[in-house]
Amino acid sequence: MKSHLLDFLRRESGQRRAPMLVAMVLSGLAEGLVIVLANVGANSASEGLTLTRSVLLTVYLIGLTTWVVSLRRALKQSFTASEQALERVKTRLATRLLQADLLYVERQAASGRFSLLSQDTRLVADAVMRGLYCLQSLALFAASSVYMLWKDPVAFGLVALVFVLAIPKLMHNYQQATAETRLSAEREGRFFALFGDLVRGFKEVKLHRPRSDALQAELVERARAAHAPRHHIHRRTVDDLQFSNGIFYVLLAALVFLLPEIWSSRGDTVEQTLTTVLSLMGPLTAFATTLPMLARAEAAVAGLYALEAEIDAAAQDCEAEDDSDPQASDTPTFERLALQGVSFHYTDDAGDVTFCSGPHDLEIRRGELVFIVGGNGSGKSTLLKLLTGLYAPVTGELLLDGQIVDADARQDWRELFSIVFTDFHLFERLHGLDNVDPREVKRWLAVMGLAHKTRFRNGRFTQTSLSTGQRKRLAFIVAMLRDKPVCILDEVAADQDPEFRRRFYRELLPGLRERGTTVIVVSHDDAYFDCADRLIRLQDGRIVA
Ligand SMILES: Nc1ncnc2c1ncn2[C@@H]1O[C@H](COP(=O)(O)OP(=O)(O)OP(=O)(O)O)[C@@H](O)[C@H]1O
Repeated sequence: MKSHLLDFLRRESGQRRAPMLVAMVLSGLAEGLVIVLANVGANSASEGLTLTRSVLLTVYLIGLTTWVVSLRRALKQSFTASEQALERVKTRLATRLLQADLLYVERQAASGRFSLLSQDTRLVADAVMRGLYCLQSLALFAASSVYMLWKDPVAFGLVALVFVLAIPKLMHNYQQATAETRLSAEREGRFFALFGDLVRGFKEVKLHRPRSDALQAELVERARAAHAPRHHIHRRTVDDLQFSNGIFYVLLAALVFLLPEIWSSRGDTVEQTLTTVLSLMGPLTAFATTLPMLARAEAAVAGLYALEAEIDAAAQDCEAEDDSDPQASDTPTFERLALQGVSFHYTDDAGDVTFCSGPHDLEIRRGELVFIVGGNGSGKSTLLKLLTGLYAPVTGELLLDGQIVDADARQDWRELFSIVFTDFHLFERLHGLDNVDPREVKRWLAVMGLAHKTRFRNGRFTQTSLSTGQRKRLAFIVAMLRDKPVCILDEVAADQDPEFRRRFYRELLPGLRERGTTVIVVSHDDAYFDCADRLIRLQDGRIVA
């Protein structure tokens, strides 16, 4: 049976696995030795042992010390190893995600799958620790069994037989629990996606009772679907516990009541057998109670690796782009940017095309102020994602001063642009702008009418909980601070008051053009179309003028 959890430890924690496992097994064996020695000590008089009690006590203390030291070592190592392993996986996921293509990230963000990451990683960290305890329990179980084999081979044979018969059932249940946990986790992702919708759309939901009721019904349904497999898992866990406890006590009854009846000479050994068999009970219960958690962690690791494989696949297409030298792209320049026969399409889950953008033939000259206009859904934002190299064209080429931009030069191409999307995101810090001049930020805050609303301190804005229009102005400032040759503004004026809108079109945009920035603006404000050097009109994904 393939264990994703063991695979995970082997792959991610490298060298540390062997000493950790040895220490854990040693601690189990040492604990077994301690229990056996206590038994031997208790019965030494009746058994007429030649070993003195002081020798027994010495070995007992050595066993006890070994147990404490090795357990402590194993737990410390396991903690470090699992944290290191998770840190590696998280780092890898984040790094690869940064290389993945935008379309993949847009789809995953909508599915709510990323929200399970934190839950899954915590589960794995806890399970590694519990799994090692399980291993220790097995070692303790083995030590007690060896003692039993020595003292009472008949009892040992009976115990072994029962376990050989019981283990396939427990392992079968374990595999079922792993599969059901994965199913439950996937459904939980759907629940959290809708829950996220509820939080983001809370205002709308709160206003409208039928909508709130319908949403609640769907949330309840998704929660029920996510928890249905868990009910099975818990029922099976209870069954397993009762089964393992049940067979244990049936075994005990057989050893204490039945066998001495059938085999009269066994009457003398009953007491010792009872003590030894009872010492098996602790590790057995620990094992049975840990199995469900291990099953959940197995499923979590499988989920993490599946997500990583997907991100990897999404990043592979963009791999060549990362060969570009980040230093070389500090001050990119150009005279003409062009799209030649560039097209792109969105598909649905069945792979059917839902919207086609292009083919586009378009040229932007340095220093131009260009407006992209067109109705809702005509493909303006999609064109911008193609123009900025965020979507890879299905056909056609990007041209920089007449030269084709290969995949390995696409990151350099992207460095040409700073952009404010309609669905912009304001990050906590100005990442990558460590040397920004605070006076420049202050000047922009004043220009944008935000000086009394927020300040720039220690690389971040002191207040970002602003009105929609103000947040957009802040996003505009961040784009300006990036100081790129091309500035793209997607409906930035849409949420602004008339006075600011006038300043935006009549003063800010011409000001940018005067300082040499190429400006591309998506706009529905036809009253200001005269500000543009050129209009690009889109309809149904095609440039029509
Ligand atoms: N990530 C996406 N996945 C699938 N389809 C998309 C995606 N983004 C946009 N679309 C679809 O592509 C079409 C063009 O969308 P786009 O956002 O480019 O239009 P737009 O002209 O910018 O619209 P608006 O003026 O409303 O912002 C729409 O039909 C939209 O449903």
